[in-house]
Amino acid sequence: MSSAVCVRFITLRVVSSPTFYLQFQAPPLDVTSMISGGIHHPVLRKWQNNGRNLTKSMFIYPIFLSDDPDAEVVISSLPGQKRWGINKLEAFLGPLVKKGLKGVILFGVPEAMEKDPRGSPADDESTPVIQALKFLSKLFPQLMLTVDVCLCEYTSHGHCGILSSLPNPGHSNAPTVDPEASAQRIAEVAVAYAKAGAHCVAPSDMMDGRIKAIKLGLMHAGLGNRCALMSYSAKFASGLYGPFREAAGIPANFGNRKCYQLPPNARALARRAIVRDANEGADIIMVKPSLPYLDIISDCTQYAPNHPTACYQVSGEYAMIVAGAEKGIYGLKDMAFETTESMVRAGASIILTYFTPQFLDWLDEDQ
Ligand SMILES: NCc1[nH]cc(CCC(=O)O)c1CC(=O)O
Ligand SMILES: [Zn+2]
Ligand SMILES: [Zn+2]
Repeated sequence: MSSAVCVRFITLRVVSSPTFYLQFQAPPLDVTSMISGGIHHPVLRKWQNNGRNLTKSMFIYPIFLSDDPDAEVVISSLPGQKRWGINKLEAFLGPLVKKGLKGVILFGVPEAMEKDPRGSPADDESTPVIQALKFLSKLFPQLMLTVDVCLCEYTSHGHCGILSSLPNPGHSNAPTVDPEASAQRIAEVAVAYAKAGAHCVAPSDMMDGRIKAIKLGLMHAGLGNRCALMSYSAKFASGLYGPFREAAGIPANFGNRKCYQLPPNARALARRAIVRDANEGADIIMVKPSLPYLDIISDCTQYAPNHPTACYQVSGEYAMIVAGAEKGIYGLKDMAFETTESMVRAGASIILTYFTPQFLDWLDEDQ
């Protein structure tokens, strides 16, 4: 017996009240108050994840492809990321595939090709993503090839669709698009990518009706059962795409995208977009950006419960995390885990992130 208990015992004897004595002898312990017993060992901590661990196959790595076949160009706004030419892809991706890379998403960045209002370079036979799809599907047959489908890397005006010819008074900086012409054009581009070997097409344009147009296009081309459709369903007009726009060579003076991307506080509208795209034939629903939109990720599990939920940790989220780590605010690996685990907790089972190469190492280490 410790001396403290003895002292208390003696004191109680002196007071000599039987009820007081009993209270101390058998205090009303709340057993539910003690939870740290379940997390004192690293393995115990893993067991607290509700069966939802980060795994290598959850990660999709975004890759920027130049039309210069020998390019290996540093993207200054996106630390550690480069624009790659087709001749560099084998040396770049080979080691990652060996480490367990399961999926990439390709973005074309034509630098020499001539852009026009309908985004003609998007599905030109020589366009970098078509060239890369043909090459990569032979080189790494197990690697899941997703392609971002959008017109903004290919249009002269830098917008994601075909612009409306109708005037838009008072909204000169937020042009409207022609939804039907845009959906048709985007479907045409998506089918071209599927024909070139894409296992999944991921339209990021946010044009109304494009999911149905793409699904029908794939089916008419006989590719409906060979190409998945991942919809950027809840894509918000975010300040976090800045580094991407430099990476993808979007003209700086193109105005904003508020007339087709969702307003950040529009939760109900996001739910409508999720339900709509699920009903139009999407196979996977995506939320973008991720960290400020965890509630929307969670909504996907409720409003499209029969579809996997993906989320995109976008360029600005990545750059912010890297910058904070460089400032010593936190450790890079810790914050990469904390943010992506929050996405998994909210309901995501697929994560698009520029941290993918690091995760292939980190997931092999003791965390
Ligand atoms: N439609 C283009 C597109 N596809 C993916 C991203 C963002 C990716 C990132 O920021 O990492 C964007 C940017 C945008 O809409 O401005
Ligand atoms: Zn776009
Ligand atoms: Zn408007």
